[in-house]
Amino acid sequence: MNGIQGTPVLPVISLAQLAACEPSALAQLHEACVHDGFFYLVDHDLSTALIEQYLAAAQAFFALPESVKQRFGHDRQRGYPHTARGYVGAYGETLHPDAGPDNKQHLDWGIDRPGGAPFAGPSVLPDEHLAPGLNACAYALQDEVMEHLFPDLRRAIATALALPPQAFDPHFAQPTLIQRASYYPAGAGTAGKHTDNGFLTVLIQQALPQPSLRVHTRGQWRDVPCLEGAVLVNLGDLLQRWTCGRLVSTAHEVVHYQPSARVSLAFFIYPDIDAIITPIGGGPSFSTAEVMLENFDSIWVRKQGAGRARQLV
Ligand SMILES: O=C(O)CCC(=O)C(=O)O
Ligand SMILES: [Fe+2]
Repeated sequence: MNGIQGTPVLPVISLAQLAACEPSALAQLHEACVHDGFFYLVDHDLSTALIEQYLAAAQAFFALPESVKQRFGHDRQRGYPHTARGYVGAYGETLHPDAGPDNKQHLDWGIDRPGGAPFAGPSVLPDEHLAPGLNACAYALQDEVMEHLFPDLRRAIATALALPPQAFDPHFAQPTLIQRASYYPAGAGTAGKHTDNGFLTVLIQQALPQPSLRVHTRGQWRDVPCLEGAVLVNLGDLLQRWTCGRLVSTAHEVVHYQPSARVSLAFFIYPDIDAIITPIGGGPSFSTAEVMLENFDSIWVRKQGAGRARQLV
């Protein structure tokens, strides 16, 4: 569970302390965002029972026959881009081109909104009969992350940067979300090295005896075990760009050789789809839509991997 001499491999930061503006927690967050780009978050108030139910419901979905799961594949989605929602089978996604297609499956939700904007759905997902409890858990945890955890964390990041707490808020009136359950088969699961592309990611790993997630921080690859009661947070390329590189998005990968399958739950959070962002510190403005469409084009059309995959050593 821990690194050398019991020291966690990544910083462990309390969201309750951040929300209370405790200077030591804010200093820890600043250090983690500048140097690690990846940290454990505790005291986050997410429901443990809900997480367990969501993991179990996702496992049951992935155990369905492939032909059933393919009914929710990209070619069945009606939103734009159609790759933003639904099921992808083994070897369907390539997060790093040199590593080849990933041996994992995934199912993506989002925040569906009318109007036809990019990444706004609608989602074609398995119903209650096929996947009992799955959507109810997914959307209930989505609410907890998007209504509570993320706003508190976003304001803490602004505060840690010596900005007003609400500095990022105008661009998060209607945040954009890719919400993913991933399934890695026993003994052979992979996700190629990449960076996440958004503002930040909240990642929940199924508790297993050995780590499968590896993160490149402070010059070396580290195994990242589950820490009881903690979720992981990693910063994305969009936030790195927003802060002119002051905060770092961090490379990571999954190498899953354990004897049982592994499920993880991720929330890839982006600003409003129409946000035009001016980097703090200067430089040309950019939009959420252009960042996301470029990343999806790289993954699904050009097959060049996710985030800054091509630049990683
Ligand atoms: O499954 C995991 O632990 C991480 C997956 C990941 O990095 C991703 O899907 O972006
Ligand atoms: Fe990732």
